[in-house]
Amino acid sequence: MKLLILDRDGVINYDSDAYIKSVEEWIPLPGSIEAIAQLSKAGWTVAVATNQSGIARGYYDVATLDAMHERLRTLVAEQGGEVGLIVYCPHGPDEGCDCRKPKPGMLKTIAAHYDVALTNLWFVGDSLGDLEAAKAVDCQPVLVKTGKGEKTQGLTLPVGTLIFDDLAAIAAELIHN
Ligand SMILES: O=P(O)(O)OC[C@@H](O)[C@H]1O[C@@H](OP(=O)(O)O)[C@@H](O)[C@@H](O)[C@@H]1O
Ligand SMILES: [Mg+2]
Ligand SMILES: [Zn+2]
Repeated sequence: MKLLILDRDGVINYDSDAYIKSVEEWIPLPGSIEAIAQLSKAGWTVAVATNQSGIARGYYDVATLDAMHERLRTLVAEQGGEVGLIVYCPHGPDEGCDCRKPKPGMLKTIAAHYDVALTNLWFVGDSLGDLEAAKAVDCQPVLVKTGKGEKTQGLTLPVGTLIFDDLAAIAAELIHN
């Protein structure tokens, strides 16, 4: 199956150093909803793996996070597509969980859910931790320049990292090649 895994903040929607704390603050990046819908209509399953330490920090609750994801699903459905499994890590950086990126726990969860191998599966992110999580399980790390991506590009990236301007460019690449 054609499975693509996306980071959320900075890839699908605008990110903020103050966290995305409400549905009102959750604003899609230009072309991201259309890109997910086009991929979905082209036979791709689009899943999401997102760190949400704002839960552990008390900035917002699970109901609010679910409302953001319902918004994402609604917007993509309005374009004729659908969003697959959304997995999030609600933990803080000091809790030692297995799911917080750069650990690959969420990627493993998604691959197991769809019963597909992780090897060379594209994982698209804007932060170094996203790329490291991908590399840890032999996924293909893909950096977008949206969100924190421009800054991340200046760091030492995992060998073989692919770089695209945004999610729309990734959709064009995957659909037309
Ligand atoms: O990019 P994804 O994984 O979808 O989500 C990132 C968010 O959970 C937040 O992650 C935080 O990092 P810390 O969790 O505080 O280290 C900060 O980078 C925030 O700016 C950001 O909004
Ligand atoms: Mg991100
Ligand atoms: Zn976690």
